Formats: sequence, C-alpha cells, structure tokens
Amino acid sequence: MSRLIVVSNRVAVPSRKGGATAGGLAVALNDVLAHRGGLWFGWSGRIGERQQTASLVPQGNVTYAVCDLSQDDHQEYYNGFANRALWPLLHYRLDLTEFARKDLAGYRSVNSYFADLLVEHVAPDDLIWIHDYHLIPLAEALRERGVNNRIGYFQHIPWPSLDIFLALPNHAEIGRALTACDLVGFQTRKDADNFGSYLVEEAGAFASGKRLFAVGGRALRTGVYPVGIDRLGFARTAARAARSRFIQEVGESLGGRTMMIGVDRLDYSKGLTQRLDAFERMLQTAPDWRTHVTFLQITPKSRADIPEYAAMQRALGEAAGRINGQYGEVSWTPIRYINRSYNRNELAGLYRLARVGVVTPLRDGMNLVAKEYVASQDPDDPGVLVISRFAGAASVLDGALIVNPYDIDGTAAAYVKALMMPLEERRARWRRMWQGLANTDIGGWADRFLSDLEEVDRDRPYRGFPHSNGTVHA
Ligand SMILES: O=P(O)(O)OC[C@H]1O[C@H](O[C@H]2O[C@H](CO)[C@@H](O)[C@H](O)[C@H]2O)[C@H](O)[C@@H](O)[C@@H]1O
Ligand SMILES: O=c1ccn([C@@H]2O[C@H](COP(=O)(O)OP(=O)(O)O)[C@@H](O)[C@H]2O)c(=O)[nH]1
Repeated sequence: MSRLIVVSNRVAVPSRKGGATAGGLAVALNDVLAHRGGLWFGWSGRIGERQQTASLVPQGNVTYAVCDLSQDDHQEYYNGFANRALWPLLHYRLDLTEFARKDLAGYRSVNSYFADLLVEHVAPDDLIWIHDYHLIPLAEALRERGVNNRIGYFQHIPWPSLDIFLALPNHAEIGRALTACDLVGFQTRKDADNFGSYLVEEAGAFASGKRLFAVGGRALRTGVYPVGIDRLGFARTAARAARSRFIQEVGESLGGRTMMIGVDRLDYSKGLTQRLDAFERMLQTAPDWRTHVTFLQITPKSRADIPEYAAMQRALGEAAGRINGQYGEVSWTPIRYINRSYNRNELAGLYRLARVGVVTPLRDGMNLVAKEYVASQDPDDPGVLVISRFAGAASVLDGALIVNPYDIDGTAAAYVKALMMPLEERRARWRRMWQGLANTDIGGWADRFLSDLEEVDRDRPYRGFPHSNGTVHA
C-alpha cells in the first residue's frame, strides 16, 4: 500500500495548542490517519516566521509536518482570500464576498510556500491527498516542482452553481488549478455536477459522462464522497458519557425539562440567528412549551478576526438575550447560549441527553454534528433530528425532519413536531438514519476516495472518450 500524504490547512497535532479546533475537517482527517497512518502536512496553527523546513512531530504511525505562518500570511491567505472571498462565495453568499488582490497574492504565496516545504517529503509512490479551499492551487504548484505522483483533492464545502462561481474575478485561475489533480472529490452530487458544468462551459474540458474529463491533455476524474463519522465508536462514547458525572449534573440542572441542542462554530453559514428566531416563534405560537423546554446552543468562536464573524457574534448574543429577556422566568432560562468548545465525550453525552438535535445551516458542505447527534442516540428512546435541506448531511439522513431554514414558521412547526413525536415514529426514523450513517462511515469514505485515486488511468487520458467516428478511445 502506498504511503498517504494528507495536506490541509488545519492539522490536529496532538497536544499542541492552536492545532486542533472545533471543525469537521480536522475531526474527519484525524480519524482517517489514526486508522491508516501516513504524513499529515499543514499549518501549525501558530503565527511566527516562515520556516525553511517543516517541523516534524512523529506520533505512532502518523508523522505531523507543520509550519508557522507569518502575520501577513495569516491575514491575507487565511482571514483574507480563503475566508473572506472563497468561503462566502462557495457558500452562495455573494453579499459577503470581499475580493482583494493583496489577499489573492498572499493566498498564492502561501500555497507556494507549502509546496516548497512539502516537496522535500514526497517519495515517488506516495499518494497525495489535498483538502479544502485554502489549498486549491497546491496541486499545480507541486506539479511545477516536478511532482508526478497521483494527487487527489477533496472539497469539504459546497461548490456553487456556475453563475455564482463566475462572480469570482479570478475564477479561471482557481478552476484551472484543480485540473492539475487526478481526482477531485465532493460531498454531494450537486457539488460535483456544478464543478463539471464549470469545467465544460468555462475551462474547455471534454466530458465523457458526468465524472470523467479531458482537460489540458490530462484526464481528470470527479466523484462524490460524503464524509462520515465512526458511527460505532461515537455510539459507544455516547453510551459511556451518559453515565458520567458531567452529564448527570447537566440532566439534574434541567429540572425535568426537555432539551434541544445545537452545536456549531460561530459562523454565518450555520443559520444560527434564523434557528433562534424559529425557537422564539415556537414560544410565541405554542405557549404550552414555555418553561418546559431548554435550548442548549454550544457555539465556539471561530475566525474571530474577520469582521463578518465579529458582527455575527454580536447579533447572536443579542438574539439570545432578547429571547431570554422576553420569555424567561426566574426559574427558567429558555436558551443556554455558550461560546466555548466541548470535547467529543462531553458532546456525545449532551447529544444523547437532548430530545431534539437542531442543525439548520443556510449552506453546509456536510455537517458532522448532524451525524454525531444520530450516532449518539439511545436506540430504544432516540431523539429527533431537525436538519436544513441545505446541509450535505440531509441527503443521507432521510429519517430527519427536513426544513428550509429561511422559513421561520416552518422551522418552528418542525420543532414542535419533533418535541411531540411518538416513540414508535422516533425509533423508525432513527433506524433509517443509523443505516444511512453506515453507508458513509469514515473509514469507507477514505478507502473509496483513495482506491479511486489509485485507479485513475493516467497513461491513457482519453480512454473512454468518443472518437469523431463514434468509436471510443481504448
Ligand atoms: O479551520 P477553521 O477555519 O477553524 O474552520 C473549521 C473547518 O470548517 C469547515 O469544515 C467543513 O468540513 C466538514 C468535514 O468535511 C464539513 O462537515 C463541513 O460542512 C465543512 O464546513 C472547513 O471546510 C474546514 O476546512 C475547516 O477546517
Ligand atoms: O465544542 C465543540 C463544537 C464542535 N466540535 C466538533 O467540530 C466538528 C464540527 O464539524 P461540522 O462538520 O459539523 O462543521 P464545521 O465546523 O466543520 O463547519 C464536529 O465533529 C464537532 O463534534 C467539537 O469538538 N467541540
């Protein structure tokens, strides 16, 4: 088996502050590398001087290779082009997209820096797997440095429709950069279809079917690989956590009330204000639930230097305060709004304690919290998941109550339905979702992507494409 090199901006270096945060990419890749071993290259999470070589941290079967970013790198590449231009645009938020040439230059420069450091560690048979929108130019930069290995790229966040993507001033550069890969993977069929349309309509690619392209004299495959979780591991953790002192104390603090839960980074893509607005609407329109339900919203701060995130933090704090002020009683606070992060064990126990899990992003590549909520439930007495139709996870969790997060009345009605759902229906819906999780288990996700990457026929880029006489290239 070839050695795996995983590359991502965020690297979960064990016991290093600033490395791992509450984010699905780090969580997913951690699981993959723990099973398969290899090299994990990326940002150390620290700001300092640029390095001449990556710092190596060997740990079991994984070697972490990380490097610091300069203050300007962090500002232009991470806060700037990645998170103020690409993130909003790829989440369909043209209204929040801020394109600056200086940030673009920083983005290119950090990708070149990563390529310079990484190339020193690449052996001829290694499989290289690049992750996410921070590193779209990396495959091209590696090819320029003579790397001929198989390179795959996985997009954790949505790929929007053509009209949206064309609003990016340098869309041609970004789109072309991915054609240096052998395989490009997406979370959903829609994302992969959108990228395919872009290749054909704007990048001069020829398509054979929906997932094979000839572009720039090379073959490029695309595929759909919805990222998952270790469902059995999570279920075990949740069952154990339910007996912990921490969860017992939280349970006692509820005083017999039903709990709803939301767990999200503080991000405008997560639909948090709409979610609380819907809870407020429920308290208005279904007054019987007042004093009987507690909404626990865990929202660790994220990307806090970016103005749109700081504004979001203020808006959300105000919304929670307004609702608690309007409906709260001396003995009851409707919303427990918390800005710190919790570890996996604690979260698993909290998910299991909650009768309703609420996941209502306006757009989300996948959303692992939705899957973790399902995996944590007691099969004999499971809770109900309310999920936005715009989360990638909705496509594999068809036992959930699916809502349009822009529809505040509709979401409020779904909350009531979830709270009142009879046990038999809860069990039946949960069984369907548990099965859905089996199809996208984390090990299977990586195995499918990597075996497709190994099978790309690089020597015959036009294999499968039609000749002008109607026959097919062998
Ligand atoms: O690294 P940060 O800037 O702190 O942000 C955290 C991560 O957020 C995004 O996660 C995505 O990946 C998840 C796993 O595939 C997926 O479930 C979720 O829908 C995505 O939003 C981002 O894509 C990562 O690069 C960040 O590390
Ligand atoms: O306090 C927290 C909040 C979140 N998470 C984890 O962060 C990940 C969030 O991933 P998701 O795909 O839902 O969204 P993202 O933040 O990547 O956009 C999940 O595995 C959560 O369990 C965590 O460990 N602690």
